[in-house]
Amino acid sequence: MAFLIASIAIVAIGASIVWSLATRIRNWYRLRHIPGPPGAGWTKFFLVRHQFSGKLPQHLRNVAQKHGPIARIAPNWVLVSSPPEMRRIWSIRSAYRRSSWYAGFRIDPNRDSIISMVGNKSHLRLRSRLVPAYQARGITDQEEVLDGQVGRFVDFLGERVVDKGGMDGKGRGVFEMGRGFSYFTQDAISAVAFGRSFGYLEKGEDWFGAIAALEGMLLPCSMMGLLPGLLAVVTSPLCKPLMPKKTDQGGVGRLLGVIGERVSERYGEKRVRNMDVLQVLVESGLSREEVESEALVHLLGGTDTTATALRNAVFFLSTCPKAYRKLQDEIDGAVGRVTRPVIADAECTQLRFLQACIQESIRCWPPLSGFQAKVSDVDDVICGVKVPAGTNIAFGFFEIMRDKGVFGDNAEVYDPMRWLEAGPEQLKEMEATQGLAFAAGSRWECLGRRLANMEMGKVIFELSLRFDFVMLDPVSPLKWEHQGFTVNKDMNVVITKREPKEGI
Ligand code: HEM
Repeated sequence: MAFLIASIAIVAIGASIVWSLATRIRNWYRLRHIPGPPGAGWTKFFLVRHQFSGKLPQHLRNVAQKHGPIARIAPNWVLVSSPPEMRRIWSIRSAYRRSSWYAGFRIDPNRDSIISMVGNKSHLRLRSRLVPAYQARGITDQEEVLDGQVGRFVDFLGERVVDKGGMDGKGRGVFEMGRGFSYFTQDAISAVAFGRSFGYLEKGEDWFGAIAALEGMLLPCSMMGLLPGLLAVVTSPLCKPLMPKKTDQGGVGRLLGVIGERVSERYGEKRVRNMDVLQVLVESGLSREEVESEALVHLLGGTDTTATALRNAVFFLSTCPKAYRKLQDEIDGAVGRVTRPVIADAECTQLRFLQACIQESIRCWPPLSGFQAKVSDVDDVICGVKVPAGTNIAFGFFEIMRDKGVFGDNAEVYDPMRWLEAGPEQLKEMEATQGLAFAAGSRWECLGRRLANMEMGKVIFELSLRFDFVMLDPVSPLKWEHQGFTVNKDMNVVITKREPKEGI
């Protein structure tokens, strides 16, 4: 009997080794004509190692520069860094859909949300339910709510400026702006979405511990997207007791608890009825569980993305005195004509240089720039190379956003002027390519783009009007870590009040 069991075990192990080898050889063979880093045809080691390091964009740029616009980065993965090809693959009529990489973003293991839904039809069905909430249909005072948070942020930074004559020796005047922008974006989204802000700016701290905890989850999520085996383990009943729960005292648990409470208020006999995003979701026909999931997506999708865009806008401006002066001139020139105490969105969109600064910093560093992998069920030809059905197509964000053919010979440089100087044809190309940072023109286009632009315009205007920002440590101005989203840390900034110009 023992002999029989041992024989079966040996045959089973042998068969699985043969099967695994055969699969590897088959996967290598399918894409053998596409060049890439050594070993990438056989294992995911290259991807996993660099994802783990948090510095993946640098490594993917190296790959694109060495191997060209299509490169193999793992057995079933290619990186595409050609703007026209990526626009075609992402276009609304393309046959591509999201790949299983998106499963890593299943916030609730029991159900998909808009950011993890893979099938094109099911995604479209859910998306059409969510559009009214993101377009703020029926919400009249969304901009007013946002203005309240912008005003609070200005006051918050006003308390942290360095007095004339230098720092006071107690650290006053130096502020970690990375955190500051997280507090602002979390407060802004919670106010707009749930009718009440979380109050981070008021307390001056991450008092849920949720921001740090959510940032800590980015690495496991991005790893699960790459390693389906890990995803299966984490989402198995075995790991269920380890998943954050609403009753937990840790950061994510408390955040889930607060969202759960806010959603509960909208149901039952004594229901609260606010005119906010949550209410539109509640009335959209989604189940209560779906409302809870989508409320969380709204919060997550809308905070570190916009915070990173804002951090980078301030950072890039601080590196480019010409742009900094030009922006402040435009802003100073607008005072007297624009709404006070917070500029109106419609007025912001008229300030061309302000808009150019925002576009340029998002181009130079797209805040959400993971693989965003797509697959097709039919073979395709990309950059003249045959790519078999089922191959993961990863987005070469950082190379595409620096494409000289689209953005000009100085594409490596932060230069907002390019958006004002380009001719109509080039501008069209630039906007279509840079728009991919929001998945513009695709079926997955960012639902929060309108709100994000509103936040960025208002914040950059109001901050640049009142303050000057200087990086405390020019040698190491900030730290960044990239796990699909970029998180900037240790962005220590010296904030000074600007001398008011005559007539302002
Ligand atoms: C600068 C800020 C932002 C950037 C760069 C950005 C970027 C993106 C990108 C690239 C996608 C496509 C993801 C994919 O399918 O692979 C996306 C989707 C999405 N974004 Fe944003 N986003 C920003 C702000 C926001 C805000 C403020 C919200 C919420 C209020 C938001 C909500 C969403 C949602 C719900 C989706 C999923 C859309 C769908 O699958 O149909 N985003 N965003």
